Amino acid sequence: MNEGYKSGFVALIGRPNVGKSTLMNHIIGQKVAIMSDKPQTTRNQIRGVYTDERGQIIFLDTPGIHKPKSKLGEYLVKTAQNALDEVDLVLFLVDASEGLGPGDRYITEHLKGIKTPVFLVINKIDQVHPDDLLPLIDQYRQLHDFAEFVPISALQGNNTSTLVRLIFERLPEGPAYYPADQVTDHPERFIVGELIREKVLFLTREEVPHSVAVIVEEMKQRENGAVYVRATIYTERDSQKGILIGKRGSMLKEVGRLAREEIERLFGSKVFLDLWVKVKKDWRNEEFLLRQFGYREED
Ligand SMILES: Nc1nc2c(ncn2[C@@H]2O[C@H](COP(=O)(O)OP(=O)(O)OP(=O)(O)O)[C@@H](O)[C@H]2O)c(=O)[nH]1
Repeated sequence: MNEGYKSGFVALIGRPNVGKSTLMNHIIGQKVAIMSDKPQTTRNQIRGVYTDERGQIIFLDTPGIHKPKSKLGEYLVKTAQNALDEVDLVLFLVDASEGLGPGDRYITEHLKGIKTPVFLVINKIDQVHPDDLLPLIDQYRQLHDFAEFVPISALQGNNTSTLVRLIFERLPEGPAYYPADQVTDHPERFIVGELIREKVLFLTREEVPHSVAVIVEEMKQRENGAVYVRATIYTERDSQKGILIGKRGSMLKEVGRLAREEIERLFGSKVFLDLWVKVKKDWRNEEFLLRQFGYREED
């Protein structure tokens, strides 16, 4: 470990539409904020990984902090709350143009029990008059003992580098959890893998579990400018492999089509996607794969 190198996990919370994805895209500079409409994507909470010479910040999504409508919802909120206690820092993103509403109040109630420092990140400051900012901060101050107040515009990039600096100040010394080349020189591999995984989850619904993993084995640009991507989807069971391939390969074809379209948008060039499905029993127990997938030991 380098002397002074910082690393840690930062949870990103906030009501829908406050600009979480925009902020991620701005900090990391890639389309990394991958959505899944499935609330239980707990294993895959990573929104993005930012690495520079100061260290590594792993941004996590905390789905489920919203008013629960069911028992399952309650459980998810509880899980989300526990998750907040396990990270190094929480960023609570709010929308300056909307002011303090019931949604934000609800979220701050869930911050009460946690010991993790929380930054109040006030986004969309490009939409409000500077004079309105201090009164707004004062309102939020009544609700929680925030560690910092950071006004930003994720869209225009105002003050986002200050935010990153403040985050590093709070992170402990630690190693790079993810290979630096995965997120700096070749961030695309990680993102492309996540895009494919997203399509698998989307199309197979409940039939293929979230434990499915995707490894991008090869990615290169051909002379005509098109990008060739070869990726393997690992499942845990033969039955899941069958579902993923589908009748005469129809499911895999559809996964490939949707993923390819998205990757083409990401790269702005034509993409050839070569998809394979393999069964890797208990891949979660195999250290070699874990390292490839970039998980920490305790996961
Ligand atoms: N004016 C302005 N608009 C912003 C800013 N940040 C985000 N937006 C806009 O707000 C809308 C929502 O942004 P997203 O980044 O998708 O919000 P989100 O929090 O990721 O939304 P969910 O993923 O649905 O929770 C988009 O139209 C953005 O362009 C900002 O700093 N200023």
